[in-house]
Amino acid sequence: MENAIEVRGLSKKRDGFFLNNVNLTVPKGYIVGLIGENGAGKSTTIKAILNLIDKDSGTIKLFGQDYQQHEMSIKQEIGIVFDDCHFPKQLTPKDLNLILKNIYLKWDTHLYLDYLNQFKLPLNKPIKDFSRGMKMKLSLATALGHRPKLLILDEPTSGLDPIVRNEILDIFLDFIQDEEHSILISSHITSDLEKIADYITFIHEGEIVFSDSKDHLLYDYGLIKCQEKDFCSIDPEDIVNYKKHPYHMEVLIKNKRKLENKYKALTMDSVSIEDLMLLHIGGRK
Ligand SMILES: Nc1ncnc2c1ncn2[C@@H]1O[C@H](COP(=O)(O)OP(=O)(O)OP(=O)(O)O)[C@@H](O)[C@H]1O
Repeated sequence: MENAIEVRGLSKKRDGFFLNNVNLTVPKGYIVGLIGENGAGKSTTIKAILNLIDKDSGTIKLFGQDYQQHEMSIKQEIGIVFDDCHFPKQLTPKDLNLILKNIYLKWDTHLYLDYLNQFKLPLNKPIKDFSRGMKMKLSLATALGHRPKLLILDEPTSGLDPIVRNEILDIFLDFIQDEEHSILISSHITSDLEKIADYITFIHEGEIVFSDSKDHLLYDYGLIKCQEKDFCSIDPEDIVNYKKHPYHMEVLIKNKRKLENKYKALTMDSVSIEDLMLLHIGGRK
């Protein structure tokens, strides 16, 4: 399988923070969700991939090529959205069209105007008068206007209401219909990623905790809610992590199908990506 992004052994030291030996793969044709709490290293990873900050070590390949060596040509193939609109605020969407068509070889004014129309964005209004949702949609229209093969999105739906978020998620799903297209998206909103991502990579304190297909994660992990006396009957080897609540225990386990037979007296629930994240980092094991 060809990879749109391949990060190997990426490390970067910042003040009091260490991004440690991060491996991350975005296979062509798929959406990879990067999750993690505040300060986990999601933006640092994305910025290092885009060569916006220097890395200490590691290799970064986009479409099989070393990014640093082929930055100019690879940039033509990627659309980038950060959690804020970084264009000068006095510019209008119309001004951006004039600027971006001189930057991107494949810039498609018709396509860009179609997106503006689809997103109901005014052509002649300065960005400073846009709401947060409008700015995010404008960033997306500019990211898509040059027909990229890869979208790299850092918190693109943060601060947006559920209706706008859903509209934007639909655009991502639409984009990925072309099997040549891929998306790397970081988000705190695990439910968004649960809707659209094929793979989930979870980063915590600068290290990857797990990276797997979403369906496999949701199928393989399970959650046992039980009393303390039942908790004692679970083999510690079978426990990934657990949390103690005032009146019950929450126990995260792996190999759910196998353990369902082993612990027939206990009820095993399915997990959400949020459960996985909270129990991996907030548990007591
Ligand atoms: N310019 C910088 N200089 C020094 N340290 C930085 C800089 N930017 C970020 N950091 C540190 O790097 C660490 C990781 O931050 P990063 O922005 O990658 O996290 P994140 O997972 O994207 O968090 P969030 O979800 O809050 O955006 C944090 O400890 C942060 O303080």
